[in-house]
Amino acid sequence: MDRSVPPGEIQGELTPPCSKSYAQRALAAALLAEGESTLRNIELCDDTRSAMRCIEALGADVTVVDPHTLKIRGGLAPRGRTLHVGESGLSTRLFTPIAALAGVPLRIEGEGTLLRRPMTMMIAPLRQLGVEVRHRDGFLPFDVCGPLHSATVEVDGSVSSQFITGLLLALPAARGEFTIDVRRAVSTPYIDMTVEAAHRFGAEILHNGYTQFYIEGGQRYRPTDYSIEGDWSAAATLLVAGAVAGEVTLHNVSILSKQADTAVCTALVRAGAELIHEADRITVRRRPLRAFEFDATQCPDLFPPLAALAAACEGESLITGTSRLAHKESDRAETLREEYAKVGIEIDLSTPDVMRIRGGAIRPARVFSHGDHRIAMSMAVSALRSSGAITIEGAEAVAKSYPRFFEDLESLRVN
Ligand SMILES: O=C(O)C1=C[C@@H](OP(=O)(O)O)[C@@H](O)[C@H](O)C1
Ligand SMILES: C=C(OP(=O)(O)O)C(=O)O
Repeated sequence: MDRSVPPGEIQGELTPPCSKSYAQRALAAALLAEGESTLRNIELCDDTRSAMRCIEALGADVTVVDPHTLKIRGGLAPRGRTLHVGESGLSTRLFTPIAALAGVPLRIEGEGTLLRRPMTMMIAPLRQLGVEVRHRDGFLPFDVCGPLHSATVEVDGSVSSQFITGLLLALPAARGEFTIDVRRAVSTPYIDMTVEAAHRFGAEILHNGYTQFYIEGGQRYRPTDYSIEGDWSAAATLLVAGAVAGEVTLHNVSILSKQADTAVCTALVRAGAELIHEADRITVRRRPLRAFEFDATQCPDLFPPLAALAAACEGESLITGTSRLAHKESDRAETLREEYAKVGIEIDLSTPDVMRIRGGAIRPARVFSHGDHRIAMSMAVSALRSSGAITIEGAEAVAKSYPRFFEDLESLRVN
């Protein structure tokens, strides 16, 4: 689907959708908790729908109470032999170890961009835990058959934190004692989110600076009444839109959240935007923007919105951590370079791990999302600053995390 976004000013207030990262963790924990949990402030996107399908396939009963509330009766008792994880990297790496808890053969199947994303990091640790694993050269589909046995496992954390999240949520419900030695943990705030979500459902995880985790098995997840936080990744995009094209106030996002993408506030302040934080709302106002430097290694989902911010700044911004981008929905550093070139913004990737973006005039063009929601949203924000409309091909990709994104952005338009 094409979506044409004209330039213009924005001003207004919005509530971003719930964090899909927390929603997927909460769905998994509610599956593992025997009894009825309530999830509030949930708003479905493709990735949370995938997680919901997975927990139903694994035995949970999900009742939609109203559009923002789910009741979940937990209990692991697989109903079929296949989990469909859609395009969600997190659902894949989260529900594979949980599937292995069940002790029956289960297949994990995905689609679209996910079929090109590496899953190799799961193979050796799962085998060390006694799981039978079959796979297609390290890519989906995966066939697993548990159960999980006591072990000390080594995990390569350098590509993604998501499989660590999967182990951390699965192992408290397994029998035995577990130590996970992690080499080169990345995206560590996402690990904090996992530990926090598990704790809310009554499971405890100990760790020592993300290098060694200790988990006692046989813990009982407790049914919980859990309200899902607003999403800082969506908030980051909307705040950048406000900083480059007017003013935006967001509700239900707390700066005290453990979400990785709260770090967007640092980048906005460095770029010269005005940021006002009051209780659970935050306002950003456009000011003259200057080039900024920022390390996004631990918050890789900020690259696309920060590219839109840098394109609107005077001078050359420098964002480090591009090595984290190769295995997202697209090779995001390369995709940003290719698509921003079409609108007249040069992105230089010649220095390893660094993205240099020279701000300047943005011109109308036809660009492509590469099936990547964050690329589509980044280009839409830059369109606000363009001298004419930018047409985004593959704009439907936003449904992965933020289905109402374009409607929300349009609702802020003042001219
Ligand atoms: O655990 C999570 O919810 C996520 C972790 C991050 O992935 P990596 O750990 O692969 O960087 C992030 O990019 C992704 O959007 C969501
Ligand atoms: C990378 C992302 O998600 P996932 O890895 O869960 O597919 C994302 O939402 O940007």
